[in-house]
Amino acid sequence: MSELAELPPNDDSAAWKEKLLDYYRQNAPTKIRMVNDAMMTKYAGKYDSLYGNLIKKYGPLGQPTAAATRPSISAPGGGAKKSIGDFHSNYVTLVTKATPSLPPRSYTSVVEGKASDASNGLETSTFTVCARVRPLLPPEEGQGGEMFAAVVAGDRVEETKTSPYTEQMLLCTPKVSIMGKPKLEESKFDFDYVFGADSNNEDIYKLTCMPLLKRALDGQVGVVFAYGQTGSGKTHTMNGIMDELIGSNLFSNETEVSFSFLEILGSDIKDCLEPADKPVAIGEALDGRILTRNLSNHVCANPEALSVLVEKAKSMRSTAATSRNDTSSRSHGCGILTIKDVETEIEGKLYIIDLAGSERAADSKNHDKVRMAETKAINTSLSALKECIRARTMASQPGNGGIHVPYRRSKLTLLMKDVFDIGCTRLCSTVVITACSPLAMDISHTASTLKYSAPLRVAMQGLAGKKLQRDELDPALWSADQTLEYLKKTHPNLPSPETFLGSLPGVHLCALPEKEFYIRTKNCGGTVEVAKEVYLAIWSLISDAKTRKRRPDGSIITAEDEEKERLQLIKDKEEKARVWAEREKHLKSEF
Ligand SMILES: Nc1ncnc2c1ncn2[C@@H]1O[C@H](COP(=O)(O)OP(=O)(O)OP(=O)(O)O)[C@@H](O)[C@H]1O
Repeated sequence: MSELAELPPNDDSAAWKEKLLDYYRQNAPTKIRMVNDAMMTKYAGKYDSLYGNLIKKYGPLGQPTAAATRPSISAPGGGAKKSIGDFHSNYVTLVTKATPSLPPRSYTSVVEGKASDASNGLETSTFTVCARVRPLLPPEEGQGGEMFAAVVAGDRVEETKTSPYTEQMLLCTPKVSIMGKPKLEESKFDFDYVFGADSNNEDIYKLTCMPLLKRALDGQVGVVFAYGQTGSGKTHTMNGIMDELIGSNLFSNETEVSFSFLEILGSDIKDCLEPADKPVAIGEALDGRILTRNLSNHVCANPEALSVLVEKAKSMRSTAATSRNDTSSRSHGCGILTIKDVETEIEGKLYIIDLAGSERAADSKNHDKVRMAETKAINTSLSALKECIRARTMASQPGNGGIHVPYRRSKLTLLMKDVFDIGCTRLCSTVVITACSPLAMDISHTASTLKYSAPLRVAMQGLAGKKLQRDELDPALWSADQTLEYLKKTHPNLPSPETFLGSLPGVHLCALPEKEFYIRTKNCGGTVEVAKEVYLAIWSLISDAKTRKRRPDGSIITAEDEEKERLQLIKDKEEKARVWAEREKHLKSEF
């Protein structure tokens, strides 16, 4: 109690830095380099809560707990594993040799490329799956043992059979041969983009988030989220993306930009920009729209106003000390940037989601009851998210449109309904960034994180090589002439379909943002109502094409086929009933 009474005021960052340095010096000297500018910024205004977390983890000042005095590099398992630490410098050399030197990328637009590939119809919700490995941090450098980088950016493969580009994350698992020599066991995981330890937030923003922002500016939906082990760099990446976003070309006279930030802790949802007594509620309206209650939405007139909000959101995130990260985010943080077209009132959205870190059972074994329940809630919602991505990517494949995507299972996935709902009437692009620790001591956790996330990308390529019957009713597969014919026949209220369409083929028409339908309709003398009618009609055809039933061989089951099957079933049933009635008659006559 007396110790807490002596604490400096929360707004005195310099005094707090001294206090924290002194605390780490006495209680956790090997981690003293964690007291840096990033920590001071992250905890601005709430240093006392950080201090409380540290006391829980490392004990009162001057009385370090076992967790604090335990060497930071443990060699789990003992035996053979212990000897890995003995070969530290050999492994560093081996990993350096295994690391390819990579030229600058000759391609830039994987996110956009995925969204415009229509070989099997327009993909309305696309996933670009990336991985980023963080560098060794100052407290980890020079520590010896298993504290060396064993996860690096691997080769880049251009134009494989299933994808134009593939980048690999290379895991170099240290082993000791039976002769007692150090060796590496290499495993590779394929991604759309892999960002190595030397990558910076600006590059990541340009390749992954800028195309999503374009989507949001067009009235569509973009989502970027970071997933991975605690301490692997998710918050660093997502905060970096938000900082880059502030400096981007967001503001104009034609748009109104607003920002909200919420955090999800288990079933509790909190507004980080205007904390209130009432919790935030997320629900679904009767027409399927997602509604939030008690969530403040702040209109920002310029980058400075957005910057103030982003800084506030960062400092309001709930954090706690985990065994791997003294400033771990223990909630899913979700920034929602809404960009409204002032004229048409169409809103595009960009979600920036920093997921709470996953922890292995071994890492969470020292948690108290509350922290244990929190870890369980985090893992439950992360697995709901994984399941939704898996189901949605499978549902993308022709013939699988009926697959159930359980997005109502968690508040996080409900909030992201547009991404998962196959009936959503606008294009969505999602970028998953899998954050990895580079450390050899984390290699098994990193492997399981990558083992999960890498196949999310492969799932989308599952159609490669499979021959499908072409769906003539899918507007994304129509030529320009077919599209024009459809417009003339089905939308007589559209004054000049030729002017409206130009010479766009179906896929380009389907990919047009809603406001472009308004502009084109206006240009050919039509009304807003007609624009809306055409837009919804096209999206209803897209959605029908996505949910069209197919046989396992890829052929389409038409409505007539279904009717024929239904009549045949009725006939078979009647025939069975007749046979049974006859048998019964026969039996009765025998007894
Ligand atoms: N690419 C990077 N370059 C430099 N430092 C980094 C990088 N990535 C992460 N860090 C540093 O590593 C530490 C842990 O990162 P961060 O808090 O982002 O992890 P996290 O995955 O969000 O963890 P948690 O899930 O526990 O919140 C921080 O001190 C952060 O500044």
